Order: sequence, then C-alpha cells, then structure tokens
Amino acid sequence: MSDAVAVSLINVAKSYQRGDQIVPVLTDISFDIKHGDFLGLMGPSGSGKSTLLNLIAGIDKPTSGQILVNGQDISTLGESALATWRASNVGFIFQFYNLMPVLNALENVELPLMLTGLTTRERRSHAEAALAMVGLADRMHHYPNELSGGQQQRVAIARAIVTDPALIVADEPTGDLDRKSAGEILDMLDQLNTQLGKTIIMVTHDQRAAERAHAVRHLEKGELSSLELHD
Ligand SMILES: Nc1ncnc2c1ncn2[C@@H]1O[C@H](COP(=O)(O)OP(=O)(O)OP(=O)(O)O)[C@@H](O)[C@H]1O
Repeated sequence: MSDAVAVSLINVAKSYQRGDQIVPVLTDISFDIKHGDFLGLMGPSGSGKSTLLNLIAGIDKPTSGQILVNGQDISTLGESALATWRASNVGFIFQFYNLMPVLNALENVELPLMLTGLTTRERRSHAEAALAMVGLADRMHHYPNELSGGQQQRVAIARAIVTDPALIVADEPTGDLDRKSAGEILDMLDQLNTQLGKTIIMVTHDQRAAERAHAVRHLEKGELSSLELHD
C-alpha cells in the first residue's frame, strides 16, 4: 500500500435548492483518502453520505470547495469531461445493483466499455474475465431476473471493475442482501482492495459491513468525524 493520496477533499460544501429554500447538506469537509485505502462512511439517514460519495465519484458537483482525485480537480470539469473522467476512473456499486434488465450479465458488464476504443472482441474478453473473477463464468448469459440478489451484485462488481478503475465507490452494497450473500460481497470487496489494490469507499448502515473497512468515518450534521482505524 502506498502513502500517496488518492482523493483529497478541501473545504467541500454542498447544499441543495428546494423551492426557494437552500438546504445545506455538507458544510465544510476536508480529508484525504490514500491509495489502497478501504474506507467506510457511516451516519444517520439523511446525513449526506450518498451526497458525499457522489461528489467524490464525480456524479454531482460541490457548491464550493475542491475535490482532487489522483491530483486532478474534478470540481472544475464540465458535464461531458466529467462523464469521460468517470468512465475510466471510477467503478460504481449500488444497493439495488442497477443492472439493465434487458441485457444479460455479459452485456451488462460490457456496457462501461462502450465508451472506450476497444473492439467488440476485446470488450467481450474483458467482460468475460471480469465475470470469471467474481465467480460467474457459468452465468454470463443469464438475465438479471434469472439471478439471485447476491449474483446480481456480483455482476455489478464485475461491471465496476471491467474498466480497471483505481477507485471503487459502493453505496450500501449489502443493503438488499441476506447475511450470507452480504458476506460474500464483502469478501469480494476485500479481495479487490488487497489483491488488486483498488481504493474503496463504501457507504453503509451495517455495522458488520463497516467492520470490513480498514477505517470508518461518521457523518453527522454536515460534518465528518475523525478516522476510526480498524485492526
Ligand atoms: N437532488 C436533491 N435535491 C434536494 N435535496 C436532496 C437531493 N439529494 C439529496 N438531498 C437531501 O440531502 C440530504 C442528504 O441526502 P443523502 O442521500 O446524501 O443522505 P444519506 O446519508 O445518504 O441518507 P440515507 O442513509 O437515507 O441514504 C437529505 O436531506 C436529502 O433529502
């Protein structure tokens, strides 16, 4: 694990406009995440965890402050530059998998590669390798509704890693799963972190999931707690 900083937030604030009201969600957040970290983000419902994750992943923009990912200030990028940046730098894992129901597992995993210059054959072989990595080599032609929740989340993990991004963001990745499937997904995230060196930021309500992260921060009333390190 290197000590280099992967993500740096500097005086980040985010508020939403609701009618003529401004609702502050994050007030003044500054912290660094090092390359190869596995960070858990916890906090009460509505505290802004998903908002913070979306800012780091370039899905949303801060109202003020800077967000540097691998030294690049993503808060200054325009919509289309940000979309291109996301496609090659961030893998996403969501609570409800967000797979396309009309595409099979292989086609779902191929989707993020559509924005790259790979040939059809290269896309296919990358997607097959990613599905094999999550143990679904024998389910590639299954549609999401033919897969269990845990299997769907594994397809989503394959989709998140197929572009080989350095950063993975996971928003409640075990929130819809039974305990056994949740454990398998957490094992997989752990492998991505320890074996492939991915930096992972995971929002979770689940104490058991949070314990798998190497460190946890709590978000409350727009502010972030100091780092709680796990053994
Ligand atoms: N697009 C939006 N427009 C207006 N308000 C929003 C928007 N997105 C989020 N909010 C508000 O910002 C606050 C934080 O939401 P966020 O989803 O980040 O919280 P959270 O901690 O992830 O919650 P949960 O644990 O329930 O998922 C909430 O009060 C929410 O209603």
